[in-house]
Amino acid sequence: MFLVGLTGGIASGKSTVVSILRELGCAVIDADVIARQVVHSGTSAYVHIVQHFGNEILLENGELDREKLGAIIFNDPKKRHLLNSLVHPQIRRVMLKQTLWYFFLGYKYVILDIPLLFESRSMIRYMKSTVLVYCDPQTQLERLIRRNNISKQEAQKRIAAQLPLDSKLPLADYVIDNSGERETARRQVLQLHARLEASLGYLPVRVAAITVTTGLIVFAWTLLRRLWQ
Ligand SMILES: Nc1ncnc2c1ncn2[C@@H]1O[C@H](COP(=O)(O)OP(=O)(O)OP(=O)(O)O)[C@@H](O)[C@H]1O
Repeated sequence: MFLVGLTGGIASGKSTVVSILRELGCAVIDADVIARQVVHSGTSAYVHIVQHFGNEILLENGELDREKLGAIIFNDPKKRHLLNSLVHPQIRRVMLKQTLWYFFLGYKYVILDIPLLFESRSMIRYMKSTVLVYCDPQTQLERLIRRNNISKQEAQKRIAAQLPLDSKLPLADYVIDNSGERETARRQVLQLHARLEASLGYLPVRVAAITVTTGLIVFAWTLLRRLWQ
């Protein structure tokens, strides 16, 4: 098995690309979904966040007010670092569990959808390859305004909080240019899928797993025979 990191920018089209990859039968793990799950009320990350940030970051129903928390950490690097240190280990743990599950199901590769893969950098070393879902800055701005129904200024602020998509281009192994029609993006995804399917990158881990499993079975068998004799 090998890991493929899929990333992009806000409203660049990651979800659109992921839904095509899922249609094609790919295993995809969504870091954003996990990030929401691990801070549900009652989880250990939730308890620690409330301890550090206080009850004022809670909604009436007891869940975290993500907007409020986002606004707090946006201008305060120390608090952002603290929040990341509480949440990231939990996200990585769930991602590892899901990856192992797909491995046991026999998938050759798993796609990890990580919006800030190039910003946080901590996960890049685990990826065999990276995919950037790109779209040109003007299109990105227009799509964000339309999808979120926000002002141009607000959209520009949100885009500016991430690395510009152009600066991520040289960092990626594959680029899906989603600046045009959906159909054009779809064709590129089909090409990417064909290349991933043809890759033999999954073999080293699979051979290692088979070798270890065979070794354990032989060891257990030898041990049992000795005990019976
Ligand atoms: N090729 C396209 N043509 C027209 N609209 C598109 C295209 N691709 C995506 N969109 C639209 O642009 C918006 C952003 O796309 P999408 O939600 O896939 O981006 P994203 O990268 O997952 O965003 P985020 O990370 O902010 O959630 C959506 O409203 C989507 O329907």
